[in-house]
Amino acid sequence: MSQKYDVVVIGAGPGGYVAAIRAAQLGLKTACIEKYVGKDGKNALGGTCLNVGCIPSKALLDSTWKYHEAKEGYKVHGIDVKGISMDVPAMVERKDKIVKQFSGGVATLFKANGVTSIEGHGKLLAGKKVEVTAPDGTVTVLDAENVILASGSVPINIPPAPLTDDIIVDSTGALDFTSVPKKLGVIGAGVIGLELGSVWRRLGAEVVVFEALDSFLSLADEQVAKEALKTFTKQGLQVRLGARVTGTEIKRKQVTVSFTDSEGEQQLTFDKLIVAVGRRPYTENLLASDCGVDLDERGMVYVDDYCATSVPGVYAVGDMVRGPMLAHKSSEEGVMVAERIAGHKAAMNYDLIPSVIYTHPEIAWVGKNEKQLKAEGVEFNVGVFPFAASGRAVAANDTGGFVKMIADAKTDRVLGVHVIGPSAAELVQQGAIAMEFGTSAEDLGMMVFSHPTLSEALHEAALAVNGHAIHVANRKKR
Ligand SMILES: NC(=O)c1ccc[n+]([C@@H]2O[C@H](COP(=O)([O-])OP(=O)(O)OC[C@H]3O[C@@H](n4cnc5c(N)ncnc54)[C@H](O)[C@@H]3O)[C@@H](O)[C@H]2O)c1
Repeated sequence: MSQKYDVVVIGAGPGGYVAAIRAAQLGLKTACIEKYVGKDGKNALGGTCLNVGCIPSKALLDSTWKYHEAKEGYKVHGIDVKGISMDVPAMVERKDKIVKQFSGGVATLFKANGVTSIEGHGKLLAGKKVEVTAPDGTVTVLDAENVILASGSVPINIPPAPLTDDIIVDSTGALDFTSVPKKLGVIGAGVIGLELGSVWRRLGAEVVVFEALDSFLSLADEQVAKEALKTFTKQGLQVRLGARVTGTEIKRKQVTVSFTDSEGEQQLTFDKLIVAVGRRPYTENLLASDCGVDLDERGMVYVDDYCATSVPGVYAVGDMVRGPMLAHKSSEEGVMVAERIAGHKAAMNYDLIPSVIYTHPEIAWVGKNEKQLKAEGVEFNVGVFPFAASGRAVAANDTGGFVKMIADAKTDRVLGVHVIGPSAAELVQQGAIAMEFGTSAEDLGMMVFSHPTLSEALHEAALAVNGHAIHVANRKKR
């Protein structure tokens, strides 16, 4: 039996489910296929982000930050907390409840918007047909005017550290430890390694993070990365740069990691090891050999600026295509594609996708950093405002880090906002909104910001760009 749809979406992550909802809102007959089975054994919508990524990791980051604050941060406020302890299974159960709530929320949104939710594995066939294999093995073929591929990504496995049931795990396994490992190793000082390393460090684990590169957070602004490394080290995260993991051996419920760094070959032993060395597009059994969709040299689905693949009427969004692997990038691509299918001229501004690392302090940025601008030969001015000079941050006893704004030296147009510190993600979003409208640092400097707020740090950084900061000494013009 064949069913006909205007749009069939494969994958119900932040790219796919958002695309499906928008397509249905635009009056298109839409189906979304998802095969993921949650911890309760039932089909779960929301993809990696909702089920084993953004949302559960933030639940654990928030729980462990509260614990850490109660243990270390309350005294200064005069709050005396005794006998504090962490119930790890209760923390994990709370995380699971949140995941279930949000995954169920997507199902509700599908119903409300008239999206047909189909459980099973989707595969693109030639001629814009989509084969669906249901969990019981039944095969159906859907006819589609348009197909949106949104099957996401999976963690990369590396030969020196093959995953095991409970000792060497990936980012998914690291969300479900039932107790705090005494010694935790993490391979990869990227976003996942730092976020999950922080979770377990706050609960008392001794954490060593192995990073193959000699530089730390190479995608971030250098000044931010330097401050971050200093802060994380103070928090007890032992980040070993230039350390390449070459092997692992499991003995008596522990794993010994062999690695090479500037001091030669070394070994360290851990109770758990998290492998967080990146993700790769998930395209297994997704594309029939004659479907016509091309992959690029990195195994990503090849798309143009509008997420159109090499087959007219077939699109791909999110982690499986070029660009940063970020949920918000996927969602906006999903909206753009749905709009374009409906005949609108939607486009995406790939220059203003914010990045966030949800450690404490948070790290976030949007636009270009100093290194990128120097490489492009662009002359710029920089304004920096430290949270130590912010009344609101001092009141909250959260003064680490700074806001840094970079503006074009000739036009004063803001080219980048880089923040390490409290609410960095929210502050950077303010920068992104302003940049989207082509703001100058002077424009931002002339705006009225509420006092006392953390946002004033953004205001002062904007003023500092042109040497007009009030609450910090201004840099001399270069
Ligand atoms: N907050 C967020 O937005 C968020 C959170 C989690 C994940 N993500 C996204 O998910 C994707 C995957 O995250 P990730 O942290 O796994 O990848 P990543 O690419 O951010 O970092 C992986 C790190 O592992 C290092 N590495 C690779 N092989 C190694 C080896 N053998 N030994 C030591 N180090 C090694 C790399 O040099 C790199 O620094 C990223 O694109 C990330 O942006 C985003």
